[in-house]
Amino acid sequence: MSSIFDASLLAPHVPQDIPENLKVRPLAKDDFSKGYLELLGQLTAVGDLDQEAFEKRFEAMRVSVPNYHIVVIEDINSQKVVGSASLVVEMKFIHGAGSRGRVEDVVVSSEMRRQKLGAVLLKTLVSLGKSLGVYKMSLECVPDLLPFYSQFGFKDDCNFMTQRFQ
Ligand SMILES: CC(=O)SCCNC(=O)CCNC(=O)[C@H](O)C(C)(C)COP(=O)(O)OP(=O)(O)OC[C@H]1O[C@@H](n2cnc3c(N)ncnc32)[C@H](O)[C@@H]1OP(=O)(O)O
Repeated sequence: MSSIFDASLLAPHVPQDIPENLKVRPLAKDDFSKGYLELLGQLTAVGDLDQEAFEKRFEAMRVSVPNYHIVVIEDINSQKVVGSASLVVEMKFIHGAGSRGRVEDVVVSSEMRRQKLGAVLLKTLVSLGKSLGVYKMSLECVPDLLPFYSQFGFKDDCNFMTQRFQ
């Protein structure tokens, strides 16, 4: 299968008012050749990942539970991935064996920013997360982005601690 998760699961959650040249869909295996890793490189260091390593990781994510709901926006004209965001669903014993949603790796290509593509990605993930029944969704971001995420229902309600090994 070439999609990281079932596209029919996504369809009802994608806003209708997006430009015709843009397609919102799950990450696909051939997005390696559509600039996906270069796009992620605008978010953080990606490292030296060749096509084989990309496809190996893609396959591991695709078959794993919880699922990696990686949503991308493709510009059909240029055949480039111009936006991406992930909803990772983490299973718990707490909350009645509930699941928590984590929003990760939100990025829009630099030349496409401030055109509401980030908003499309966040609206899609929040709607998808609700439909999957997560009891909460969370994300980590720099203070400058609090106004961006607050538009989609997120509230700044706790401290975030981290320890880096690489
Ligand atoms: C959980 C995480 O992944 S955190 C990491 C977030 N990603 C990054 O920092 C990577 C670099 N940045 C980006 O890729 C983009 O700037 C994003 C994803 C943060 C925003 O994407 P965009 O497509 O530009 O946002 P979009 O156009 O949908 O913005 C909608 C509104 O959000 C607000 N907004 C957007 N970006 C910002 C920002 N950087 N700071 C404050 N408010 C913002 C504005 O109100 C904007 O509306 P306006 O342009 O009419 O003022």
